[in-house]
Amino acid sequence: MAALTLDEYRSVAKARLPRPVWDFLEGGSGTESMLTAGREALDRIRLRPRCLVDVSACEPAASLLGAALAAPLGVAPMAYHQLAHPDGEVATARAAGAAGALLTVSMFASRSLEDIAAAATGPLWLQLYWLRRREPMLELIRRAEGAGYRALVLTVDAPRVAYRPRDARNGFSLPEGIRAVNVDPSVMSASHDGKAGESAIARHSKEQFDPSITWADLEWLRERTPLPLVLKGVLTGEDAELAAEHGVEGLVVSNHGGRQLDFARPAADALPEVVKAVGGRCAVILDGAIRHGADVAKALCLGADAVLVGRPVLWGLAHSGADGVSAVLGGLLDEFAEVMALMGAPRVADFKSSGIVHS
Ligand SMILES: Cc1cc2nc3c(=O)[nH]c(=O)nc-3n(C[C@H](O)[C@H](O)[C@H](O)COP(=O)(O)O)c2cc1C
Ligand SMILES: CC(C)CC(=O)C(=O)O
Repeated sequence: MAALTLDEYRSVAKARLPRPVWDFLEGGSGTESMLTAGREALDRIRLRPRCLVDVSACEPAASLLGAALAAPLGVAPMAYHQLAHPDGEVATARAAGAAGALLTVSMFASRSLEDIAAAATGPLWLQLYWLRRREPMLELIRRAEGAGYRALVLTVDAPRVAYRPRDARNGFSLPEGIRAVNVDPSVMSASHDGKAGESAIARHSKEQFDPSITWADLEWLRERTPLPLVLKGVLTGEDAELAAEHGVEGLVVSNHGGRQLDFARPAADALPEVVKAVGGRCAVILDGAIRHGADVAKALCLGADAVLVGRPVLWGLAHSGADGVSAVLGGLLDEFAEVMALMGAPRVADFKSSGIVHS
């Protein structure tokens, strides 16, 4: 087990980071109702262990869209890791690789796609928001292909960034020296100045994100890249069905860590109907409030192929850079391995719907 609990990493990160930065990393949208709802949904699910199973050789390894992982675990896309530590995404990539975890790099990464790839020893995916100006988006995709990124994750729950009261109050904007270095500077200009009552990030998204895209536009993207496509932010069976019909390779069932639609359903509650709708036609990944090895087991029992972890990675980064991220991911892996043994589930495929009960 890790030396420190995730709560301890969180406390150190909170004490260390400037208040507006902490608020940006930690905060949610609207009433922030979703910040607790995601955790509560997972807490309502309890495990049903089986006994007298040979667990002398548990095997947490998994594969996701062809990538071999030490466990069905990855890092969720998060913008601007340098807000947490000067090494930013390069440190995260080093640690994710060492842990055998997938790293999803945000379009708004603060280190270059190529530097991140050079530090990575594990699989990388690139997350995208659909910009009004498609050429800079395509340029990013071409660079990702060249640097060995293995899939694109199109975030579909953010036609614009939702109102986030903490960021608005703080007039949040990026500190000097931290930038979305992979995106054409002319696209990023509106992200520079915050003012009281308005976050620069929210304003930027209204100007630059394309809110008019529909399912029909996916074809346009498909024709321009051979990379597999994952949609992030799906919360209904209807959209899962459409995604499968459109041939996407994966879905991330997510409410964006409580940062987009306030009062949305927790992702864990939406997962079963998504799994049912896709019927194995594409990979299904869960994110939001994953904080324990047991949460990985619960997600698998609900039918997910893997989970992504968000904020705890930034807490580890703020605590001690790559070492902190390694400890956070390593702690989750160790916990998951223990849950496998105690659940009588020596292989990832042994987690079935009979392994959980809703309390
Ligand atoms: C600081 C921060 C930045 C984020 N940036 C992005 C992003 O650039 N793209 C994206 O699709 N999701 C982004 N997200 C959402 C995460 O990918 C993920 O859905 C969420 O954080 C998971 O919940 P968790 O933090 O409770 O683990 C961000 C989340 C946080 C906390
Ligand atoms: C820069 C933002 C658009 C990143 C994001 O998705 C978020 O903060 O949740």
